[in-house]
Amino acid sequence: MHRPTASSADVYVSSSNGKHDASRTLPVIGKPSNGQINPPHHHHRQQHLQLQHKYPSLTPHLATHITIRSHPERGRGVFATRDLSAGTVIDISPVLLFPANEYEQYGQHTQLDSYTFVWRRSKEGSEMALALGLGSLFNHDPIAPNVSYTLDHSSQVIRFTTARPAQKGEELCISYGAGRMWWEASEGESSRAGSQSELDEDELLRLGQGLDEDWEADKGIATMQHINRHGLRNGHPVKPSASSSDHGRRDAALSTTPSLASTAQPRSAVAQGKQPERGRLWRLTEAIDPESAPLELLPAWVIDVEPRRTGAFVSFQQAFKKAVQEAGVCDDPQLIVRHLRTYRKTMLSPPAGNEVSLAGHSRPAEKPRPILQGMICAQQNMPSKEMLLELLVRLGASSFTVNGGEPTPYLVDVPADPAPSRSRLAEWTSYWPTNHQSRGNDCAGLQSSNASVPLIVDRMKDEQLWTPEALQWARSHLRKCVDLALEAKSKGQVPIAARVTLPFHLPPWRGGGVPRTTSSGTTHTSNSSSRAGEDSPRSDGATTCEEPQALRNAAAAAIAAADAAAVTSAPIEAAAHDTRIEERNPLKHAVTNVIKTVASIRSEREKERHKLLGHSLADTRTPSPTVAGARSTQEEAELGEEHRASALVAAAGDDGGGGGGNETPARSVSSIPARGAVANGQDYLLTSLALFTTHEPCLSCCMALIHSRVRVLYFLYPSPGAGGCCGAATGKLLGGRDGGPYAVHEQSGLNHRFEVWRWLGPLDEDATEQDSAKLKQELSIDGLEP
Ligand SMILES: C[S@@+](CC[C@H](N)C(=O)[O-])C[C@H]1O[C@@H](n2cnc3c(N)ncnc32)[C@H](O)[C@@H]1O
Repeated sequence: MHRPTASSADVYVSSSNGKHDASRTLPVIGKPSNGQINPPHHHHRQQHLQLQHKYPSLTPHLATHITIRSHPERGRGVFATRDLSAGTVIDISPVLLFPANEYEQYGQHTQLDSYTFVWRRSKEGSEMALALGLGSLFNHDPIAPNVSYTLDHSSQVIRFTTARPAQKGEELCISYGAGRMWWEASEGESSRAGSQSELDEDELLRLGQGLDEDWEADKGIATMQHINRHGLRNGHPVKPSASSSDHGRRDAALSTTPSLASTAQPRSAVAQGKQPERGRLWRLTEAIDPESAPLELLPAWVIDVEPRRTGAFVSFQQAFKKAVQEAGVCDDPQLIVRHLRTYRKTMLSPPAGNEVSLAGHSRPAEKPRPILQGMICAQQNMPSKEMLLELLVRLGASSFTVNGGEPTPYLVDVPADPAPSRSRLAEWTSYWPTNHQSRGNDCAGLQSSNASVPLIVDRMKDEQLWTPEALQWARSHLRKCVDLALEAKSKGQVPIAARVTLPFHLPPWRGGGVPRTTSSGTTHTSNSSSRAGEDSPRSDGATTCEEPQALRNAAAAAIAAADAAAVTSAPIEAAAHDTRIEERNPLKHAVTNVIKTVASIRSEREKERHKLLGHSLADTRTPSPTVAGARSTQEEAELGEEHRASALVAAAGDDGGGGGGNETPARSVSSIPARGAVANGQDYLLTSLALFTTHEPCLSCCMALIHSRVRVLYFLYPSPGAGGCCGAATGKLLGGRDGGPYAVHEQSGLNHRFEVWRWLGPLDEDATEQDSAKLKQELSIDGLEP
């Protein structure tokens, strides 16, 4: 267990041995507005000056029961000089407040960064604070801190009291929050995550419940559960609750642009202080990453409940639900707080006063008293406090209020969603005891077409996916698109281009040799081609998904079969640019043009193959369904190939070259009679292929991509107002806010989904910002549908 111990802490040691330099390197958590990452700051490479000095052994300015000592690992800390009982006031620290922008501009680049935290969040922005007194000297204990603290906003102090008895010599620690801390190296993460997951849920809940907060809105006293640095809890952004207005919680999604650089950086790179790749790809998806998903808060009404009258409170909840339904306020007031436990046990500190024990002037401190808070409902389900009070009185709240007194509901910030993973439960529970999402849907990437299940991505895996080779591959395809778009521009065309190729990241059963069961029941190991540099990053995600199993199996089987079919055929490479001006046809976009080019290539290949085999295409256009059931697997495969031929001919149009016909290729293909392999999606034009394009495709191109069953799309520039992949209208897609309004690739109800990745940063490795701006200007399609 990673816990400071009394014995190790009793030694006075200077920490200037250099050993700690690496672990104290501060993370580069820049919030630049230009989308660039801040360069590493000078001080990040320096050892903390403060930590190089042993603290003087005499601390006459302190109360007699505490002292300050230096610890080899943690630097200075606060220690007990005698046994202390629970509730002993250790310090009441005044705070120095300053605005968030001052922190962002200056503070975070200095050694004060390790001492700064968010004091208060409001609609106007965060206020930051630096604790004076002993407040900045408490070290962090991630498991069982023996000191809890309360922020008193009205008197601008933090009150530190022992949360349980502490022994003489014991270090007095607080909790800064769960998860990896900024001074911890990434290897530490796994070991600590491991130790945390050994705790059972009850223990985690106890940690969340017992050690921290009380909250008394009416007195203006709020508790800071754990010190947060610059709005990050455990390195994850915390979304402040929406204002007390009843709507818009979801609308207050992360502002991803231009702050994409700060919110969307892969956590590992940022936390390690590493300069992330200047150019990289970001998956556009609504799916959440359990490890970096922001903790979103919402205000909820709670009330103090007499501990022996919890039964009466439950009865009240039922009556309350009925009453609000009848009043037409909402259908189910408990619905959006369903992931929260009904009660929270917490300690209510005595009002701020002058009871701190100073040397020689000690007097007994008033002890915090335990209270039980009951969850009533989210504020958005009961915006009116008057109405709530009226209902509480009418429904006999005095049967459960403390000592049968007047009901006094108040607001607290609670997690808006369940904890995304067990490892982050303590973080959520520090606000209110919360359930966590089952890990059943833990997929890397999009594997489910079931829209009701929140999909999960692993951004860390995404980051690992993009090895330098993979990035180089993507960069080179995008560069070719750019060159073609510039060529189009020089010919007076709209500067948009697209390319189709095989994806770099083949699914695991193609490159990784994962055993799979064939339709005939035999198990084999795929030995088809794998690419240099491929690391099969999705192997575990693709196989750990548990729900809904039948759907996943069916989808995985279809994709596997489709991929296998595609990989056995020669790789397809095609490119096209926009021709709407030249052809005087507003639908001749680069994406539709390149789909048509693929149709043409496939058609030619099939014709050639059939010529060699001596087959007549005409004979295979409408195979008899009656004999299908009796065919062997090999015959089925043959038929599938024949069917593919008919599809491709239809797709390419009757001119044989794919250039004619009014029907779009994609429509032609999908209109082929669905049976056998065709019904499984094997024979669509872009099955298993990747498409690169300079610009986020428009809605109609996205639909064509769905029809074509494209596997993955990469684009360079968003298309504000017109694109089909950024989902800007809902703001739910992290990283897509400045693009088009729709997210067609994740649209529920459609029979195909595809991955979409957006290139961030400059395209060329050595490009300056001016180069990038110039290129963007060159390829500007402002006012045009992409
Ligand atoms: C608020 S200061 C605490 C006082 C600090 N030890 C000092 O001497 O100034 C936070 C810093 O203390 C160190 N620290 C706190 N808790 C620690 C722990 N459990 N392990 C290692 N270092 C810790 C880290 O360097 C961190 O940046």
